[in-house]
Amino acid sequence: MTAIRSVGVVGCGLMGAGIAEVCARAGKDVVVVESSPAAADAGRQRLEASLKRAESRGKIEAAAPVLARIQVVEQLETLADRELVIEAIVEDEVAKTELFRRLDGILTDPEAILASNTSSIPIMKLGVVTSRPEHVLGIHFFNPVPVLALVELVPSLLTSPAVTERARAFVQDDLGKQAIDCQDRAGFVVNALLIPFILSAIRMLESGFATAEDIDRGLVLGAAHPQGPLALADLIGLDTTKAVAESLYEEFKEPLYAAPPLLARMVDAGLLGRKSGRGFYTYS
Ligand SMILES: CC(=O)CC(=O)SCCNC(=O)CCNC(=O)[C@H](O)C(C)(C)COP(=O)(O)OP(=O)(O)OC[C@H]1O[C@@H](n2cnc3c(N)ncnc32)[C@H](O)[C@@H]1OP(=O)(O)O
Repeated sequence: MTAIRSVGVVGCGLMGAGIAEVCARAGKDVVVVESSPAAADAGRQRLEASLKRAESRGKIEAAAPVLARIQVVEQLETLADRELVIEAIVEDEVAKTELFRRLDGILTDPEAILASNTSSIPIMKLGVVTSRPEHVLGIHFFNPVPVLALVELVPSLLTSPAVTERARAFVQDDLGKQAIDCQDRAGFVVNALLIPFILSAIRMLESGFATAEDIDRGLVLGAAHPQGPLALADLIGLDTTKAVAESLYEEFKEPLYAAPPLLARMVDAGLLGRKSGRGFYTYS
């Protein structure tokens, strides 16, 4: 099995930047693609801020050599020579299938792996729009990517077992993460459990049953969660939380996955959590 040295990441938002960072910290040569000059600049700043923080906390010796291994560009074609490309764009099936179709035409290495960091969109839907579904799988990281150890590995029915094993070696041996194996069902393991939990907390708040602070304090102090479900929704992003809930609802048609009106209205209002400065809490 050939080790993966060159990685492409599409999207440099919360997840894409985190994925690019952990790959570069593991010594990989990383190219990140963003859709506009403004988004590329924001992505570079995100990467710099995170790596400076890691440096100041003594997690890495120096940020500069890690940053030097990451190139942020705007042309998808720059990914042509990559051995692994990880997609981390918006959680939208149409956008992701269109991207996979384009990437399929761009990657030149017949053994290149095309991975998605989707939380909830079936991998099969992405695999079948390419000419190489056996090289397509889900590699799902958790936010904050540099901190959380888990990666969900999600082969579709058409993914070659050798490709899954190459991806496993990459995330475990190279990135130092721990992988769990998941079936190709919306939400995989973690979000199928976590999202209904967060939605229940939002319904509890919406019904006036308890305040946001008390709901979160309850779970932190009473169940030893690192943060409560509403603070966690703010961290994930309320738009992403809603998008994942919609994919789960679409797949299973279970009421527990239906996004509550409060979540929908907050997203309509642009209250997206930490990334927009306000969600269930306000951030300076
Ligand atoms: C929707 C999806 O598909 C997938 C998802 O991502 S679901 C979301 C999964 N994520 C979670 O469940 C997160 C749960 N929350 C946590 O783990 C913690 O609350 C947290 C790590 C976010 C913050 O932890 P905290 O103890 O409150 O804050 P803090 O003391 O600042 O951070 C703890 C450590 O994490 C690091 N850290 C926190 N946020 C970080 C970030 N964004 N980037 C890098 N490092 C970070 C800190 O540097 C610190 O490290 P040290 O202790 O080694 O110095």
